[in-house]
Amino acid sequence: MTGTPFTATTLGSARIGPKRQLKRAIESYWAGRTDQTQLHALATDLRRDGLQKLHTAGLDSVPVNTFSFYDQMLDTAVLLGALPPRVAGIADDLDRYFAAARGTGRIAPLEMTKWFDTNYHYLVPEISASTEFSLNPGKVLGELDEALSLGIPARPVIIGPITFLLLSKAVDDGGAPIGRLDEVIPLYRELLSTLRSAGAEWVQIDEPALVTDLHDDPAGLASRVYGELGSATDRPAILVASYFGDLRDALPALAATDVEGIALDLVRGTADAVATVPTLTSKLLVAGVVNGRNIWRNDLSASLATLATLLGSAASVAVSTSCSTLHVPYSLDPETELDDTLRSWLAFGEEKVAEVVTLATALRDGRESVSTTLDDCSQALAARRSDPRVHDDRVREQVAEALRAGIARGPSADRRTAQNERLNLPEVPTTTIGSYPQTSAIRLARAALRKNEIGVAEYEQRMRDEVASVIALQEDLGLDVLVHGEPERNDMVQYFAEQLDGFFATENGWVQSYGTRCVRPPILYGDVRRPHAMTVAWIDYAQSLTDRPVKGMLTGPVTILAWSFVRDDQPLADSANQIAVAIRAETVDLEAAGIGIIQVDEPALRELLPLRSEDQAAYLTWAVDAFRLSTSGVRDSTQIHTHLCYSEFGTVIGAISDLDADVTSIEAARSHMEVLDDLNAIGYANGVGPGVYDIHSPRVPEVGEIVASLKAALDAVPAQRLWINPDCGLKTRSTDEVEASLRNLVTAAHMVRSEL
Ligand SMILES: CN1c2c(nc(N)[nH]c2=O)NC[C@@H]1CNc1ccc(C(=O)N[C@@H](CCC(=O)N[C@@H](CCC(=O)N[C@@H](CCC(=O)O)C(=O)O)C(=O)O)C(=O)O)cc1
Ligand SMILES: N[C@@H](CCS)C(=O)O
Ligand SMILES: [Zn+2]
Repeated sequence: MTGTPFTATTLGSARIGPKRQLKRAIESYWAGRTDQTQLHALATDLRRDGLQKLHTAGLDSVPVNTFSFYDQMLDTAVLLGALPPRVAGIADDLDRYFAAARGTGRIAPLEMTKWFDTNYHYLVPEISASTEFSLNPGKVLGELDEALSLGIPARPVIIGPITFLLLSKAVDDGGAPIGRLDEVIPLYRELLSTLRSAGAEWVQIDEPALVTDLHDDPAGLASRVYGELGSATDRPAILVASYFGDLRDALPALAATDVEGIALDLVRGTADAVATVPTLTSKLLVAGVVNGRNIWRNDLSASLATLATLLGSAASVAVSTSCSTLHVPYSLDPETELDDTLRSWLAFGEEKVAEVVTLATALRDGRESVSTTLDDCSQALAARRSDPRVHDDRVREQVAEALRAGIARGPSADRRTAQNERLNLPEVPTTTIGSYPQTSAIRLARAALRKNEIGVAEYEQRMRDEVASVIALQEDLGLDVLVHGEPERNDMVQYFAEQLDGFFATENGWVQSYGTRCVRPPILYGDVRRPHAMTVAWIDYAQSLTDRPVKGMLTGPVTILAWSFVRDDQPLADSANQIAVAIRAETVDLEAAGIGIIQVDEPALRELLPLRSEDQAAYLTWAVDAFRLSTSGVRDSTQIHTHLCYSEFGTVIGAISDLDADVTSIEAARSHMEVLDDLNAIGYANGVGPGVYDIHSPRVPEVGEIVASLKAALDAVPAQRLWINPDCGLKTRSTDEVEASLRNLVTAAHMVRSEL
């Protein structure tokens, strides 16, 4: 079980397919257009192509079991026999898996939340007192076998017991899942032995939870788990992979066990501690010097300098990406609209693997062996530093001027009075979060525009027709505050980035966000300017169709930043302020157009929260200030809404209050309104719209359940402050589901209102 050291690898890779083939195949299967044989055939082809690319590129250890039909945490729940009992009655393995992921008409799905501080979302396994763990290694064994039969030096990747249990949630008084380590460690031992018998020389066990404060003694957990797993004799060599930060005390703890390798994220973390841990001299150190989270070209000379500091401190050093390349697009090749200069600053998944191989070659054969690549890289990085598109003094002046004007609005009580007079809304008003179904007609129209099959005028007319039909639907349903439905937006971040100077929007830079859903994060490369209004014409048109108020709909600066590939040459706070000034100008233009309510979405406020608690306060200060900078340019009588979703809000609850929005709509359906008690506890006194049903499931909520949610909400919040809305936008749902769900929502609102 010593394991021959390898030299070049990546911790994982994307799986949705370079052209999102897996997305389309899974969605076809869900729609009943194809069967499992066709789905499995496509998946097998994709996996084979991916493995062969990594191997041919020069990696001498290739991760496997990184494929997933939905999510790697759900896969681990299957591996450990920890699917919730409510799906147990579904006989077919794949359908049971998808039922846990998405729910069915009868069955609620697992909760979904952010994977650490990324825009990837995992399904949260549920662990109860009655969970009986059992090993189901079919998937990992199948993928290992597939790779070995292709002659690929395969390294199975599994999520480790610490991370799996810390990210799971207790249900039915099950107690903290991490208390179940003694039950799962034997299964991991059994798995290791099985993998060894199946031909694995190395296995990678991912433990990103060790770089966080999710537990107060990660080092203790690391010693216990890897002491036990390391002591097994019948096993492959173990690589414990950390990523997204520094291991701190967990590094010496792991190094003191018998595991053969440790992977370190040397982009988010540093190499400083390595030399201070003598037991590392017997280990393979997998040095994550190539950033798996961002798209900038690696500074190869700097990486070589870092690698050089490690050489004497470990038995051997392998070069790697800092984490899986799941978080970046596949390849720069399909980006035909990129100019050569900008292209020369970038590296996507394939280019990052090439960087790893270059660095490993330099370590093995000396710098001279790759000197042309190193020179080319230095020139590109120098060009980026001095490019006039990156720095714009006018932008810096605008930010300074806006900050001088101050970021506070008038007292909230005064604002409430002015807004009540202006808007004259009923008690517990009903609204939605912004988007209505992005139908295939909408997407196909946009695709046709891209291919020049229709002109801008025709496209805009089709989108106006869509706005008109969404307004008519909302009037028919009897909603109080309407939205235009966002048909013209390909994505709530990309849409803005496409119109702002300083961003580049990719054509094909897809990254999985959850399940089959993908996003194309724009690239923020320079100072940000708003050359023209971005939303006013659409909102103005929607408002012209109705007497009810239409909410202006913007994405906030923190979320635009969080869902973009950001600059690494200035603090995030500076970029946030530049975006905030652009959004502020848009709010002012919307107000001038007569719009009385403007929503500035910040669903990613929690996402950027640093993983270590000591760094969190500084982040929350600049994030809250950026939001306030973006929303404080309007009069007191203009009502500012914000919306948050996709996270546990506990640690940011104070910051949510500090945003000082007049109304906050917040995901609450799946957490049973607990968030309202949390808001009360910190004295939040503005309007709040706890989501009364979960939009992630195709399930239509019944009137009775919405009434029950509303009554629970009214126990926590007085009617004067309560709003009624779904828990997120409706873009992923079908028109039928939306109409039925909202009809029930409005009926429930009327029932509750009549009892006030
Ligand atoms: C709110 N969420 C978002 C996050 N991050 C973002 N950047 N944006 C978000 O909205 N993070 C947290 C959550 C994650 N949730 C979602 C929800 C839904 C999606 C989603 O639906 N993604 C779409 C792609 C959206 C898009 O860019 N659409 C484009 C291109 C559409 C397309 O594929 N066109 C086809 C042709 C038409 C067709 O066949 O239908 C083509 O080009 O081939 C557009 O509308 O123009 C998805 O399909 O995955 C993501 C995150
Ligand atoms: N306004 C957006 C927010 C999603 S988080 C929408 O409704 O889709
Ligand atoms: Zn949302």
